This record gives sequence, C-alpha cells and structure tokens, in this order.
Amino acid sequence: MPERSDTPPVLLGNEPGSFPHSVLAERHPAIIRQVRESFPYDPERHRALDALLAGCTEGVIEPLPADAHDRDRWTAWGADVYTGRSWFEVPWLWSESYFYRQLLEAVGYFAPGPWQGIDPFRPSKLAELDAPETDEELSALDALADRPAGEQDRALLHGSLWGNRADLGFRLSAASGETSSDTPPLVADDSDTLWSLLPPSGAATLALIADNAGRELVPDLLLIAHLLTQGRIARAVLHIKPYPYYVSDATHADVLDALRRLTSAPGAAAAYGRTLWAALTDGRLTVRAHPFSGGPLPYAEMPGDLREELGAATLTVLKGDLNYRRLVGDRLWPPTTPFADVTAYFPGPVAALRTLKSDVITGLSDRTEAALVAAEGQKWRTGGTHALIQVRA
Ligand SMILES: O=P(O)(O)OC[C@@]1(O)O[C@H](CO)[C@@H](O)[C@@H]1O
Repeated sequence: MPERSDTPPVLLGNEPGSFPHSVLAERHPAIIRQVRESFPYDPERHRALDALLAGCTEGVIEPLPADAHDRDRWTAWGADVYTGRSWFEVPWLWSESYFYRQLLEAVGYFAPGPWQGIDPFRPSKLAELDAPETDEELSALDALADRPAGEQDRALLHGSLWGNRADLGFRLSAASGETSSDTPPLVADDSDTLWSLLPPSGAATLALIADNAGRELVPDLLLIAHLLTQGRIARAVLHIKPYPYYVSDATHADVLDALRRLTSAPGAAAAYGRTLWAALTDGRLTVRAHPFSGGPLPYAEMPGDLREELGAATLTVLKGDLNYRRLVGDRLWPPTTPFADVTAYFPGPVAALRTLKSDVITGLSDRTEAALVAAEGQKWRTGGTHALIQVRA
C-alpha cells in the first residue's frame, strides 16, 4: 500500500505504561504460566517454557530451529531482520505473533513426538464451549425463530459482533470489562451498508475471517447458517488459523467442536448445526487455513493468492480486534481517519466486526470521539465495552 504522508508509525511495545507494553511484559508471561498448567508437560517442555518466559521479557528474539518447517516463511515475514532484537523494540504485531509461534515451539506442537498437534489452549477453549453461558446463548435461538427476518438479521449480526468480547487472552489481563460510561456501545454502525451488500437474492459469496473459538465462533457459525438459510449468501468461506494462535483463535479442530456443540444442542440450535453440516458436506461452506492467517503482517501485505480469493468475494467480514489491527495497519491513526481510506487497498468490499480491545481505531465521527473521550478518557479504546461495525463497500 503506498503510504499516505500523514501515516502514523507502526506501534511498538516499548513504552512502559502503554497497552502494547503491558501485553508483552504481563500478558505473555501470564499465558506461559497458564500453558504450563494446561497439560502434564515433560521436563524438556518445562525447560523450554521457562526459557521462553525469561527470554520474552528480558531477552532478545531468538531464531527458529534450523529445521523448523516454516523457517523460510518466517524469514520472508521478517525473522532475520528482527532476530537478536528486544521483543519490545520491533513492531508490536510482529512481536506478539512470533511469541505464539515460539510458544508452540516450546510445547513441541510441530515436532514429531507425543505433543505434536496438541493445542495448548484446548482445555480453556473446551471449558468455554461447555460453559452454562453457551447453553443460555443457544437456547435464546428458540425465541428468535418466530421473529421477523429483520430482527433475526440484527440479532445474529450482533451475536457475532459481541461474541468477540469472549477472547481468552483479553480476559487474562482485563481487570473488569464494565464501564460506568453511558456512551452508546456501538461507536460506528454501518450495518445498513452491510445488509445492502448481501440482498436476499442468493448469489453472494461471503468470506468470513474468523477470530476466536468457542463463544465467538459459535455465533459466527450461526450467522453463516442464517445468511445461507435466508438466501443472502450462496456460499461462504470461513478463514481460520492454521495452528493455535493468540490463545483462543479458532483452528479447524475448534470449528468441528463448535459444530458438534450445535448439532448436539436441543431446540433451534441443532437446526442451525444441521444447516452448517449440510453446507460443509455439499461445499457451500468451506474452511480455509491460509498460512497468512497465522502470520505477523498487516493485510496490506497479503500474498497474491489470498488477495485474489478475497477480491472474488462479495464481502469479506473480518472478526475481532487483531484482524482490525491487521486490516488498518497497526498504527495509532487519528480516530476520525476515514475507514474507507485506510482500507482502500483491500481487494473487495470489506467489513470489520470488532469489540474495542486495543488502541487502534479509525472511522469515528468527531462527535463520537469527543463523547467517548469526555466520558472515559482513553479507556474506551481497550476495555472491550464498545464495538463497531464498519464497512467499505
Ligand atoms: O483479536 P481479538 O481476539 O479480538 O483480540 C485480541 C487481543 O486480545 O489481543 C491483542 C493483544 O494481544 C489485541 O489485539 C487484543 O487485545
């Protein structure tokens, strides 16, 4: 993307007291401690986790093993440039993403052996899926079945949007999700444009770039099922992560767990599950784990095949905070910078559904920004209490 002359610099994690700094200095060590307890890892795995714990705050970025299957890919993504530097002095997005790659290395996720393919975050993902809150959310679908189509559209869109609050990494460091602010929860709402891109004519292809498993993925799947049933889309491609990432990000195993949760639920939820099952088996719904989805770069740098694929979609919906950062570049834009400007490079119509959990934001009106700042200072940016639906048609 050619840079605008007023483009702010990419965020780093080097400012003590800032949100990015706290993620590197506090959230990452907490994640390692949590992973240590998640399985009875052997002494070698414990040593590797301890080394990462020391290294990720005090040390420097270490290279991947020479025989790592994805070493060349990470080199192309910048590993040689950043190796040997402090985690805090390189782009925050890169540093965080590489942390998860190194965490998988430490638990032996890629190496032949007993821990190969074992998702270190699976216990917490499954606990969430099994939680009584998930039952409550699914039983609410029964009452929705008799409501007018427009009301169902809105409920399922908002379910998917607010499902993004359920991010396990975020909960590790968010002391309280509540705010006393009386500012509206939605800071931008382009949902009319979103619906206008998906009329009930049945021809559209939706690309949904998923974020978290469990209580976010379930409503994402419900939204897809609803759009298929209403004829607003003919097919959907669900983009997930090729491996565990940012604690709760959805992998293919998580999609299958969520689907099983739906099909085994009572009432309307099971019907949604059956719709999805049928769509997967007849090819109207496909699941895609592109390597770039687990990468450390903004979408402006997506490779040609992905660009072509998303360019062919009627609409690409990006879920969540991290995808938003990757979509607009991980930069501290003035909040009133038009969303359409910073996403002009994207190969087709694009929508962001996101709760606000990091400083990056674009597309606010002057009035909304002023009201948020007057009520909360800058807390609205990271508290997860506000959300947005932004669309560039
Ligand atoms: O993408 P998600 O799940 O909505 O949020 C991811 C998140 O919790 O992790 C990043 C910090 O580690 C931030 O982008 C955000 O706070």
